[in-house]
Amino acid sequence: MRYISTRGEAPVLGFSDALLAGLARDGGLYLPESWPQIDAATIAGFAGKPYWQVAERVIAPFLGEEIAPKDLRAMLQEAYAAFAHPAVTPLVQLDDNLFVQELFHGPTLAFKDVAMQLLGRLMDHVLKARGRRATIVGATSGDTGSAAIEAFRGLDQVDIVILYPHGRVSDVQRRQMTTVAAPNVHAVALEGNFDDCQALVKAMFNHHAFRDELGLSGVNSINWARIVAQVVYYFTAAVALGAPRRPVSFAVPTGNFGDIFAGYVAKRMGLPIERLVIATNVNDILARTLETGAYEARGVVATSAPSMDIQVSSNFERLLFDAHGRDPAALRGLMASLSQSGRFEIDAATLAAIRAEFDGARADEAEIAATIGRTWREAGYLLDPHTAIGVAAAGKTARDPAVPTVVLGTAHPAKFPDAVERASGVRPALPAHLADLLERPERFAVLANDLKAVEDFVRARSRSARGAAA
Ligand SMILES: Cc1ncc(COP(=O)(O)O)c(C=O)c1O
Ligand SMILES: N[C@@H](CCOP(=O)(O)O)C(=O)O
Repeated sequence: MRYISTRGEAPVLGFSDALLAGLARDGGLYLPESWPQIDAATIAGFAGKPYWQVAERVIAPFLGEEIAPKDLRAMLQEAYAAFAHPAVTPLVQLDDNLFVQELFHGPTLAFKDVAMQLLGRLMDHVLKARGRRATIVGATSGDTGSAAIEAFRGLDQVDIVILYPHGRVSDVQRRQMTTVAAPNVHAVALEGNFDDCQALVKAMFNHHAFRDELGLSGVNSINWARIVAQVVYYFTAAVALGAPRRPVSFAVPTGNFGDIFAGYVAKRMGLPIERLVIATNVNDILARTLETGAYEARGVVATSAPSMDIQVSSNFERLLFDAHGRDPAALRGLMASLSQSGRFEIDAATLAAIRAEFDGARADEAEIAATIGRTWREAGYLLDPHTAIGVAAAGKTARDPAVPTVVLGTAHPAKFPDAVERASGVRPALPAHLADLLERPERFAVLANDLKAVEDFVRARSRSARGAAA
């Protein structure tokens, strides 16, 4: 399997190089040259299989010959053995045809663990095989950072620096990043919002001398391996509800468009997905784009679902590339317009192709709280604010009552206890392994939204840079 950049001007890479590269050198995002297919009989055979086995079948075609099958199997078994539920990503029924797929049974209580537990093992494996080190830089609105820190802490080959928006993540999210004592972990509170953090990460990747000096790698969903690992749970959920015989729809709380793009990939591979619902909070650039065809960034507003306080949605570029007939020149034009004027217009044919598969809906703060309260009262189930946006969006967009809708349950309610308590009257408790989180000492740096300041910080903490200088 070979990987091409959405902008068409970066080297074509195999899986391991795409894994280490993160962002393509032309500023684009890698995706496979073609979509592997899984036939209906194979999909039907997933029923009742352990999660790691489904993952093995779904992920293997993306790896080509580069990772030995026995190594992939060992990594998958180890990654998912650490989850607190035997089904790894279980389904919970809320009403006749509405389900939540709980993706938060990993160590940091958000869906990011599902991919990050595998990504950490894959990177470690490839770096060791090559005798290389890496400096990982990542941007987080709260969950990617803690999942990445958990997956990479203590690894010899890796230093990891995570930028989060100062004062804009929940206390639990911040402490999951700032209380980890491992010397290779560095949490940075950036004076800015998530989009600023993500722009700085991309700027470091686009500064090729810096990128090469430090051996930069990325763990955000700009990294193709993140998306691949997230494709798996679409298969397990759909099969549990009758696929391939019966189609299923998904409502996905969306920010950077990685999780829902994984659903699009599952569909391209042959999974019968009826609709993919883009669920947003008031930072609704994606819902607006679907309505109007204009992708137009506005200021980011802080909400009770802070992980989705995002306006520049990286992975939308992957969808645009595919929906645009995989024309890199067109993508370069759109992205140039975005960086020059903060907006671009999607042509009518591309917009129609996107609308044929996706719906969009947003939930404001009152709707998020009302959904949490109602679901608690009526179903006895406690939603976190992000998952509540998915439930609200599913309610606004449901089409065929015979098709079940799965809302991706992206975070545990205990990560956002204040918002959940305000809306439901119930304060969710952290699980035992995090029970003393609020008492642990914190360690973080505060940095200005300034590329030079951030690069200096990263260089000073990168053992790759010291190695290069020695
Ligand atoms: C809890 C939670 N829900 C939803 C999202 C949105 O996911 P994505 O960025 O893949 O669209 C995020 C952040 O990415 C998140 O942390
Ligand atoms: N919501 C995310 C934002 C980063 O998204 P990613 O999937 O691109 O890593 C977070 O919690 O950090």
